[in-house]
Amino acid sequence: MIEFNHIYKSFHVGRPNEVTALQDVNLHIAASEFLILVGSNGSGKSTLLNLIAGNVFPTSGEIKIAGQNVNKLPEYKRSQWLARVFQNPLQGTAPELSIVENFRLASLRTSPKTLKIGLTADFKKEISDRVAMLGLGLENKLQQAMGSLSGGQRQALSLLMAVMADIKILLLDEPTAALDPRSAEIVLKTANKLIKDYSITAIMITHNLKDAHQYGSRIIQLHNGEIVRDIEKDKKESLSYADMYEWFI
Ligand SMILES: Nc1ncnc2c1ncn2[C@@H]1O[C@H](COP(=O)(O)OP(=O)(O)OP(=O)(O)O)[C@@H](O)[C@H]1O
Repeated sequence: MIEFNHIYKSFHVGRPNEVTALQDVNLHIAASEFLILVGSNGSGKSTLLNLIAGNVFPTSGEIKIAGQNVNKLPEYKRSQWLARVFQNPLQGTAPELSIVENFRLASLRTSPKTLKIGLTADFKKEISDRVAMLGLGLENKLQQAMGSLSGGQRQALSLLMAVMADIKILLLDEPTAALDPRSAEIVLKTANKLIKDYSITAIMITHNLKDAHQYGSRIIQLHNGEIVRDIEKDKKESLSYADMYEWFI
């Protein structure tokens, strides 16, 4: 689904402050894989996600998505099949609009420009049914402003909006870093369920090793811009939390 072939990414090339964020990264991520990305600060995790999202381009090497070379494909074109959920629950939703209006905006984002999606009874019913499946009781608050919800509730809805827009790739950039433990758990359980139910290829950056241990089908550790560990499903299942902690010592 996603292929990195000999990817290098440097910033400020040729200047005294040149920095190499990724070097010779080779990575194949299969469709429906849920990849967890760990690594110390500055190891290149966000750069890897940014390269997939298309808001930075590789210095050299080739990135393919679904077999197509996307080296130069701009971010707005990728947003038809890719969504990203950020640390800050305020990012990516319109706080002054209601929950249902936010879902309408999200549907418009990936629909053909000519298609008008109104707030019809059918649309509201569909949103209500899907929101009910989150199990957070938010289906009774669809007219409430997004900004009045808790960070965890908003992140869970952001995830649902992303997957309902028929995306193929979901990028989770420390989605629970700003949340309390209970809300973080709700959001990750929601993400896990949606990724499975909608067969999405997902990549999540986390600094939380418990979450890295509990979620995902594969785990990769970056260090100084290189992949230093790549642990597939079977081995990941037998990995202990203590083993992972050792990686950072
Ligand atoms: N837009 C940019 N301009 C210049 N340097 C950058 C840019 N983006 C990233 N870098 C540099 O590339 C390196 C890798 O950064 P990156 O943000 O990918 O690391 P990270 O693993 O996500 O770190 P963190 O865990 O702190 O978020 C760092 O040295 C960083 O300063």
